[in-house]
Amino acid sequence: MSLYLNIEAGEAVETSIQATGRNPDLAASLERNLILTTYREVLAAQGKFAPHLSLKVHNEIPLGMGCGSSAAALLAGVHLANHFGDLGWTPAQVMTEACLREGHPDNVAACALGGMTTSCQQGSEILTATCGLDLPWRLLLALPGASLATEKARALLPDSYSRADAVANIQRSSLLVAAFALNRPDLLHIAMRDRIHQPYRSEACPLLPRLLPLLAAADAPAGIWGAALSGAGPSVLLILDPEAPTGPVEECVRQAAEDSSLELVQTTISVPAEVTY
Ligand SMILES: Nc1ncnc2c1ncn2[C@@H]1O[C@H](COP(=O)(O)OP(=O)(O)OP(=O)(O)O)[C@@H](O)[C@H]1O
Ligand SMILES: N[C@@H](CCO)C(=O)O
Repeated sequence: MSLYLNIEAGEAVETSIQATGRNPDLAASLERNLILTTYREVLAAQGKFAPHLSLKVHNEIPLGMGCGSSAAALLAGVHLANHFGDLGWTPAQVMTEACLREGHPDNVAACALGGMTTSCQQGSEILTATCGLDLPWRLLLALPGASLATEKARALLPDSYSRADAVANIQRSSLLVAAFALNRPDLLHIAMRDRIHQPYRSEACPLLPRLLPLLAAADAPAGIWGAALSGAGPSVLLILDPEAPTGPVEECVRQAAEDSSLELVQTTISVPAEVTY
């Protein structure tokens, strides 16, 4: 998604953070801030000195909503270490370090590469491919009032699945990649059906059972191509036809959500973020 964590950094006499955008309180603790702890930990592991930094941070990524905010913060911390510690790592090495720290590549790869990114981890190697760059599809993110920690969302999943569920999801996830790679939004309503995580996470993500039925509702406004949990939830991501008017869709989502603290964020499929040293 085209929601970014923007950081300007320079060496300084004292460490400081000036934060704007979402959750500026993240700047309150210089000891526990994930960007800074990552920066320091990476350099310590390499036996390097970590200069004090002055950071200007502008965050557009909702926290604890399944939008990958921690991946962006980890990637930023590793980039800072790479630059200010003169590590000489390639962008791929920076991304791999951030993926290993996050424990999976799902969000770090998307954040580092942009577009619709597929990724997997094989031992300590991260394999990625990006497709669906430059698709003009519109995204609408429905954010509930309460956040959900990824660990909790993961604990809701069963240990094993039936063969039928596994087969159905493998087919649909392959179809999903084809939909993005070939610009085939007509495939999305089938490709985004899930039997592996959404049924189990619904209880902790109340927007999902309210918004998924819009896909099949006869009276829903035109232009809703697909809907799914964003990451591990609790927010829901809708993929919309850019030609259809957004007003009626937003109104219908608000009514279906029955959540007075609902926030709707319009966005698009991202292009790679710029990192300049
Ligand atoms: N810009 C930031 N600066 C400092 N710390 C951050 C920043 N963004 C995220 N974090 C840290 O990451 C935590 C959120 O991580 P968590 O994995 O729970 O949610 P998420 O990454 O937003 O969602 P998901 O991984 O499901 O997409 C925050 O509580 C905070 O500690
Ligand atoms: N894809 C991961 C979430 C990534 O934060 C999951 O569903 O658990």
